[in-house]
Amino acid sequence: MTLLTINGISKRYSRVQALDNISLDIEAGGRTAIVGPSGSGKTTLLRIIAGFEQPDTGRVTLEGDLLADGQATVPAHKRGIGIVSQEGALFPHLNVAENIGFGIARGAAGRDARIAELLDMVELDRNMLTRRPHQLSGGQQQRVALARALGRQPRLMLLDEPFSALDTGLRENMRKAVARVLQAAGITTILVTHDQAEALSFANQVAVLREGRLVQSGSPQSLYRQPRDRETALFLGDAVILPAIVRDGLADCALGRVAVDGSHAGKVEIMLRPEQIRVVTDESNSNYGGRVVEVEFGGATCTVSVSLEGVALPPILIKTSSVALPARGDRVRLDIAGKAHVFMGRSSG
Ligand SMILES: Nc1ncnc2c1ncn2[C@@H]1O[C@H](COP(=O)(O)OP(=O)(O)OP(=O)(O)O)[C@@H](O)[C@H]1O
Repeated sequence: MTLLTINGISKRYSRVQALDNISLDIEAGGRTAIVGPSGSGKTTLLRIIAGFEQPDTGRVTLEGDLLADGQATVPAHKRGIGIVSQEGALFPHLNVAENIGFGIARGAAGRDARIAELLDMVELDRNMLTRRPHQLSGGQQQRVALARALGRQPRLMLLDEPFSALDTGLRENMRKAVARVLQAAGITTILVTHDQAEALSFANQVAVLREGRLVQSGSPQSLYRQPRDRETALFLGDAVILPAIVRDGLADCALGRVAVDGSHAGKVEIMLRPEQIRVVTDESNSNYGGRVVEVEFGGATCTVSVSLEGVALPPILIKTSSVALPARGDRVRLDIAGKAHVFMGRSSG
């Protein structure tokens, strides 16, 4: 069931077309990540959903209620939408209990118990209730902000880069904790982030914006494996992109003959994710061998650069485990797992 419908939303700021005819459905109970490079319109879209901005044209509806249609708009505080931003935006002069209880009427029955329950939900210790925001770590502040937003029992939760100020380890833990809390509460969530790994791991729907347009939306798996174009492929992760000639589901390219998805034929560009390519140190019987020109040790995952023999292409970068790493100068064979993806557009090579 669709909870939120974004239909034909456009927004212009003087000379900048921040959003250009965006349509997107958000399923009830799901987690959607809106990703895109800086300036692609993510925050503008989120602010329009929240009610802090008005679209020039288009409609936003939540559970069938019209929130905005370019003329009328429901004010932000009447939308039943929670928002947690990067700064957390806690009230510095209020303690944790007062911050969490901000949206719960004073004197309401069971108010203290509800505050304690919300604190438990975000997995914070009860002894934090009397602390002020400056006495909390960044991650703890974010949890309090989430608890405060949950306290209002929103129909939809918006997360605006809430993890970006946290460092890597904490960020991952927070992402998992927040996903757990929201899932347990059954709250539909939209996360805005410029971090593609965060989007892919957090969401069950990813929407990619570029220059105000929705380039593609779908499951993380489908976007990662079948990106619409080269830019989307590279935005979502590392990719090996090669010119190829495709016929009958097979591509002839610099790596030899590779199985491809779709039913395209002719001159195209194909894409492989680096983890689909396995470097095999085996000199026997290979027409498409290469030579290792660089090995970059990276702990669990290492990068091996292989220069293909007889092909005027830059070296191919392959992610591989640190076990049995080849050495620089080794002659290797490249084995492909799964199918290469064919971009729908014409080949530029
Ligand atoms: N209030 C405003 N006035 C004028 N231009 C604006 C305003 N808000 C946003 N823009 C412009 O609209 C475009 C989209 O901005 P937006 O903040 O939505 O992008 P974003 O994808 O969230 O970027 P970032 O990841 O850097 O936050 C940008 O070109 C931005 O400069």
